[in-house]
Amino acid sequence: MSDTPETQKPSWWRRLSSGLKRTSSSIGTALSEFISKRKLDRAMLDEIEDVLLRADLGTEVASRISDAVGEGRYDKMISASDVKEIVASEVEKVLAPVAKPLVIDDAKKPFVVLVVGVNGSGKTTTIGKLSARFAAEGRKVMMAAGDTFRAAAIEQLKVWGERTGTPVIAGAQGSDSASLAFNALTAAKEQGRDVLLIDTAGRLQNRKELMSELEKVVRVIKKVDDTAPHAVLLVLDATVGQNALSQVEAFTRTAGVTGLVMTKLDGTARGGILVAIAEKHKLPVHFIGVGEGVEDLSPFTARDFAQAIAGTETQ
Ligand SMILES: Nc1nc2c(ncn2[C@@H]2O[C@H](COP(=O)(O)OP(=O)(O)OP(=O)(O)O)[C@@H](O)[C@H]2O)c(=O)[nH]1
Repeated sequence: MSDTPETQKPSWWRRLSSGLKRTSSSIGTALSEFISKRKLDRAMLDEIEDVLLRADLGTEVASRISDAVGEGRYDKMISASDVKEIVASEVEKVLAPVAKPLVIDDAKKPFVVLVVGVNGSGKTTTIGKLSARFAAEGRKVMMAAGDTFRAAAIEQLKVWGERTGTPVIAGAQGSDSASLAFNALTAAKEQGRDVLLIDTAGRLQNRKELMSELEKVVRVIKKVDDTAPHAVLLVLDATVGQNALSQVEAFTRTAGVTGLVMTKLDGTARGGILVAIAEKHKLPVHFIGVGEGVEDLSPFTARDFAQAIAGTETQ
C-alpha cells in the first residue's frame, strides 16, 4: 500500500489518514519543533516520549519507542522524519498481533455476535454496516434491536435492515432486552440464519445495574445455545481517548469481550489510544469505522494504521 499514490488509495484509507492527521500532525509538528539541527541526547528522547504520551500511545509504548530512537544514535544528527519512521515501525509491531479478522464459524447456526459499548459509541451503525458486509458475502443475516431503551435505535436498525435486506427482530421501546435476545436467537435458529447480530443499549461502564443487565443478556442467550454468543464486540469511540481503557476492562469483565471495533477514526486526534489498548489488553481489533456510510467499516490493518498515525504516508 505504501507504493500506491495518494489519489489511488481506497477511500477508507484517505478517511483514516485524514482523520488521524490530527494525531500525526500533532506528533509530527511537535517533533519537528525540537528535532531540527540537533544531536540526539537524553533530553531529546524525553521530549519525544512526552509527545507520544500526549498522543495517547501509553507509557510502555512511548518509552519503548524512545529507546528504539536512542539505539545507536546518541550524539548523531537525527531528523523528525527518521523519528516518524521509527514510530510507525514500533506502532506496527504492537498492532500486528491484534489485527485479526472477525472469523464467522459457519458450523454455528446462527453465529451470534453481541455488540456492546457505551452510549453513542457507534454500535447500531456498526451492526448495520456488518449486516451489509455479511449479506454481501452471501450469508443469511438477522439483526436484533436489543437497544430497547432508545426508540430511535430500533428505527435506525430497521432502516439498516431495509437497506441491506436483513430481517430485524424488535420489541416495543422499554421491553426487556434479554427476552428480546432470547426471541431473536430462537427465531434465527428456526429460520436457519447464518449470523445473528444483537444490538444492546449503550451503558456507561461504571453503572453497576446496567452492567448486570448485560450479564443477564449473555445468560439468557446461553439458554438457547450454550456456546453463544460466539463473538462479543466492544465498539469504542476513538474520540473519547483514555476513557476507552476502562471501557475495555469493564466490558471484558462483564460480557467477555472477544474483539474490538474502533469507530469515528475519521475525525479525531485521539486514535493513539488504540495502540495503548493493544499493548495492554491484546484483544483482537477486527474493524475500524471511518464514517457513517455503509462502506465506512474497514478491516483493521496494523501497517496502515501505524503509518497513518505516524504521518509517514502523508508527508
Ligand atoms: N464520523 C463517524 N460517525 C460515526 C461512526 N460510527 C458511528 N457514527 C455516528 O455516531 C453516532 C452514534 O452512532 P450509533 O450507532 O447510534 O451509536 P450507538 O452506540 O448505537 O448509540 P446508543 O444506542 O445511544 O448507545 C451516529 O450519529 C452515527 O452516525 C464513524 O465511524 N464515523
